[in-house]
Amino acid sequence: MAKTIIEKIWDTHIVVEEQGKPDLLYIDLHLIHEVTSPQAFEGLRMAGRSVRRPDLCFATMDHNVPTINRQQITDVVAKKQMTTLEKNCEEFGIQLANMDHPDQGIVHIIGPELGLTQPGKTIVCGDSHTSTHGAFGALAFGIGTSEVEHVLSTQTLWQAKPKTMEVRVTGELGFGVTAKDVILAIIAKFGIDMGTGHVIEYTGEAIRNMTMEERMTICNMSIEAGAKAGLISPDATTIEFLRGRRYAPQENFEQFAAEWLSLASDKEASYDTVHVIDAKEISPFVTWGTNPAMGAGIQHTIPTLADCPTEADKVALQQALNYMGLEQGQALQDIAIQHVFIGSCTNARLSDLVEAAKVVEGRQVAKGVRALIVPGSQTTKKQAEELGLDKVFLDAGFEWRESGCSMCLAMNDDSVPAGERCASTSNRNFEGRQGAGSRTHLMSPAMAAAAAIEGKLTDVRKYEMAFV
Ligand SMILES: CC(C)[C@H](C(=O)O)[C@@H](O)C(=O)O
Ligand code: SF4
Repeated sequence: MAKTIIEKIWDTHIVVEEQGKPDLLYIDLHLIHEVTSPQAFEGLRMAGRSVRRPDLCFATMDHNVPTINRQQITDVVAKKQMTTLEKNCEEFGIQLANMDHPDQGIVHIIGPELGLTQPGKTIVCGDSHTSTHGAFGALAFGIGTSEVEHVLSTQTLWQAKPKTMEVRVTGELGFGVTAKDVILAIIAKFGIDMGTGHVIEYTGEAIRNMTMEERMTICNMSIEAGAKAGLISPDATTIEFLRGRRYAPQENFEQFAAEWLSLASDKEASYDTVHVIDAKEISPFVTWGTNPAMGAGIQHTIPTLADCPTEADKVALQQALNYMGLEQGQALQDIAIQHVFIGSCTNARLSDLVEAAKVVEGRQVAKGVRALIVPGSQTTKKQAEELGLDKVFLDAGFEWRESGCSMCLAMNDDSVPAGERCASTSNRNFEGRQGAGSRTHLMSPAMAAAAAIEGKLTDVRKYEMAFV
């Protein structure tokens, strides 16, 4: 029977299967960070258990780490989480990229960068954006702390089989339109619960033409579409990205590559749900509200109460506008910003920084705007510096920081003050996400760079030269 990649990976990882009950799945890679692991390790210790496969675990510090003055951690909880992770990894024999390690970075950036993320793997992490790794054709999803403990001690996890969904992006992307715009447009069109109970497979010409970096941006936000996970069938782009990476197979690579390619969904495979979107209808996108579906193409205006089909929609719109300090019907390009954050596991890879730098080069950050570049990993930072990107950003008035989650969720000192507005390349615009009372507008790195230059939301397609 024809199968989707989701079914192929699921079926080959079942350890225990019983009619009407969740399946016990084998887990190939367990990624760990400092925030969601302390109680899990403590649980193991109290039960006198060990870690079953420390060699299939990899840990890093990302959420709490300072991006400037690395050694000065004032927050006691942050400091404790980091020292605890260090102690736990040492005690249980798990490889750790701590704050001073050259491999340190956001967990979802370093997995692919190091070649740990591979097609066909089941990958978990106590973090919702684990879906990022699905870009490689892996079944990757976030788990809770008690599940982290279960995986640590057994290398398996109980899981109910999800439904499958195809999200097909047909045609070619227009000028100035990026992967971030595509995923924001998908969520705006189909809603934040479109994916409930499903694993999404992204297909179609526009997805096939994307680089691995772009595919990661798409899969990263699957969780914002309510899905358990999101993935893309592997192809030649996937294989070439992995070739030569440190933890990718070195010997018999071609054999692995052939196996990986065979995981792609069968042509005749069917999905429980299918959504289609035409790339032509997508323009550079920004969010104006307090969830990732509250967004529109930059040329549009904020909806009005009269546009709302239901009473509940009216209430949600009014609440979002009150929090965001915006008016119904306001033009998106009239919204002034005070902060710019180019970073996060959605958009802090080298290609993201290159795209932003193309817009910024030779220009200046608008007066009164504070603009931060936070590379996703130390490796990305180093590569960017080799290309001279740090200089481009610093000359323009940006701050150039060390890697970490940073202002994506403001668990360190990088935050947006109450009532102020940030153009951000991250994935969540919830109330208080970037600091209490902060207001977030999600967009692509190029769009955030253009916002930094103009001090307001703007259409990056004006910066024509950036895309030649
Ligand atoms: C801290 C962690 C549990 C959280 C997540 O799971 O996503 C964080 O990474 C986020 O993006 O909100
Ligand atoms: S960068 Fe943001 S979304 Fe990604 S793992 Fe860190 S806090 Fe979560």
